[in-house]
Amino acid sequence: MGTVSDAEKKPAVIFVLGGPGSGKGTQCANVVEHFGYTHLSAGDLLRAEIKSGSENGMTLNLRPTEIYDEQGMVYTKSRQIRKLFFDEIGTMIQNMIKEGKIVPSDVTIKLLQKAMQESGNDKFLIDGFPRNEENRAAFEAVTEIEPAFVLFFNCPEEEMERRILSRNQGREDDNIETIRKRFNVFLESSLPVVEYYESKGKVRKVDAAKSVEEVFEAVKAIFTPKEEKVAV
Ligand SMILES: Nc1ncnc2c1ncn2[C@@H]1O[C@H](COP(=O)(O)OP(=O)(O)O)[C@@H](O)[C@H]1O
Ligand SMILES: Nc1ccn([C@@H]2O[C@H](COP(=O)(O)OP(=O)(O)O)[C@@H](O)[C@H]2O)c(=O)n1
Ligand SMILES: [Mg+2]
Repeated sequence: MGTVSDAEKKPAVIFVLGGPGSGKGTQCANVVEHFGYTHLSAGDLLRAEIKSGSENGMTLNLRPTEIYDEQGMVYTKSRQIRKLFFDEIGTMIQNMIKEGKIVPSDVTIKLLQKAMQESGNDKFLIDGFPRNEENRAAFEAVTEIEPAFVLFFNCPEEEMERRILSRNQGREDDNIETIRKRFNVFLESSLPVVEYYESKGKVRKVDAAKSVEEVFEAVKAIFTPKEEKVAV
């Protein structure tokens, strides 16, 4: 009695935040290789959802009873999705990404939960999420998971812009017009989330303007358990 079974144990979650182009995805790949985490990029999951939506209808299961009741999209002031047809969700995600806007957390959290369940792992790097207060509060309310810490990549805007413009991944939002919008969203909506976790002492900040190798040295130090750092 009173013990928590493995099935009930909450997974370990690290939020990986930083401006667009700060190197979140690059460093997450390194952490996966060295520390056995599963990397979940909210942006990648949303982009995959756009693709699957256009191929076989929507794979998300958003409140099906409401979806079949009425037609079209209805947003409340809090921007939660109330009613949306399956194939409209992909289009909505696509439009929002093109504008650099944050997709309502209903969608993103469902994608994250599904990916967590399917991974079979119990430790996750959640990259690019939470990107605003709505993301943060909804994730906490829905999953009851508190991040172990927040890994924050601090990088000057000019450097992030240079990196995005030479990223060459064919992303529709990697153009100068959308980049400017994303920077604004980052400053106005995402940095306050970092400040929230800073006030709880949970932010591990890394200078992300250095080379990939140098940044990973700093990241490694954060992930290496303290006892292993002591010379023997
Ligand atoms: N430390 C670094 N120095 C130079 N270029 C980098 C560095 N880290 C990542 N990059 C490159 O910058 C671009 C953006 O990196 P990415 O990991 O996709 O960032 P994010 O996920 O934060 O947008 C990629 O082309 C990547 O190869
Ligand atoms: N939590 C999130 C993460 C990304 N996104 C959307 O996906 C876009 C790309 O996110 P990303 O994390 O792949 O971008 P980068 O920071 O890696 O450049 C964002 O600009 C948002 O439009 C979102 O709506 N909500
Ligand atoms: Mg990324």
